[in-house]
Amino acid sequence: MRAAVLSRPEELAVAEVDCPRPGAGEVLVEVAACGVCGHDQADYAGLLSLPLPAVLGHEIAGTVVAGGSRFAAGDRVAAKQFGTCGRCEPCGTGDELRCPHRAFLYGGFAEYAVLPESALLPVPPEVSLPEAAVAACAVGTGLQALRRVARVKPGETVLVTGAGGGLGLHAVQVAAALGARVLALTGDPAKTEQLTKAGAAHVVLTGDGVWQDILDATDGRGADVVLDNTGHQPVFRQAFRALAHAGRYVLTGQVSGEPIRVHPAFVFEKEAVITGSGSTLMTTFADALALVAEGRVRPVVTPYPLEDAARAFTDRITGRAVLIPSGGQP
Ligand SMILES: NC(=O)c1ccc[n+]([C@@H]2O[C@H](COP(=O)([O-])OP(=O)(O)OC[C@H]3O[C@@H](n4cnc5c(N)ncnc54)[C@H](O)[C@@H]3O)[C@@H](O)[C@H]2O)c1
Ligand SMILES: [Zn+2]
Ligand SMILES: [Zn+2]
Repeated sequence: MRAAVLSRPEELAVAEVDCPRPGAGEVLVEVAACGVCGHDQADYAGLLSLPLPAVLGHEIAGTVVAGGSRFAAGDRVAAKQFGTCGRCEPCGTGDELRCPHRAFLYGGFAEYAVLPESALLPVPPEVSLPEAAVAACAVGTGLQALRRVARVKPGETVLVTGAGGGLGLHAVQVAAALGARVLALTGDPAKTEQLTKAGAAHVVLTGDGVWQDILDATDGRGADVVLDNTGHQPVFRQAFRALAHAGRYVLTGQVSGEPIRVHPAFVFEKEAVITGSGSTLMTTFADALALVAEGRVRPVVTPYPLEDAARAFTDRITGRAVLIPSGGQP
């Protein structure tokens, strides 16, 4: 089969490789679409010490070809970012982020992928496979961060950073669907229209006066919740300053791979909660797919054939790039 193989950091090319074979609890899926995530970009840049060569890609949707006890050949399925054992206490109580056997998915940048059934959900007929591919990670990460971790209430103000990216643009839609008033922070003025269409009441452009712009847009109160998809110091400094008293600051991103710093006095004087949210529970994934099926979240995906995988990493698109291994349009 054909796969986009990362042989060295920033060296990605299509090659013929052996088609993987499913083991117990796994299925072989013909990949229809695979999202190119910020996590893949960190691997692409060599920031996460992934052993190479490797086939990246965990935002996978496609059609089951073989194997499996829960899914049959021909089923349309989408995956969340990791498989689990299904037998431990956390798995049994729907808190499978704590499963000790949790294993992150790879292999989506290929014509076929072996996927654990524990990571899969059936795709509703009204959802296309490229949309389903991004439901768990690009949509679900924001849903889980805002609903489970930040516990956003209708009417609260949510500031989304990295708002034009794959996580950000979908988090803007999710926050709006949860009834929040959404402020979107982006470095690119060209993304303003799409962010407004996604539900942002106010688009704030990156710069020195960001915190003041946010205070101005919130009658001086600041944002009740910041969803920081960048985890990048200059963004953090501005967005944290614009956090409301006793606000919740949720970190989901790490675009530069560098630590962030904060003066403790700023945290305690503000009574701020700084927290994080990683990955997606199956229950969140199901709700994210339902939001897409109901048209309350509309995935913004740009298709690339497998041959153009490297370009999907370097183009600065709004929303999510998805690789289409068959080369066709979704
Ligand atoms: N918490 C999780 O479960 C989870 C899930 C997926 C991705 N991530 C992480 O979240 C981050 C964003 O992922 P994504 O898929 O949205 O990536 P993306 O590339 O689609 O979007 C990143 C956004 O951040 C902006 N950005 C990049 N570098 C920046 C910088 N130095 N300063 C300000 N803005 C910058 C980009 O312009 C873009 O809008 C990545 O670090 C990724 O590893 C976390
Ligand atoms: Zn992802
Ligand atoms: Zn488990």
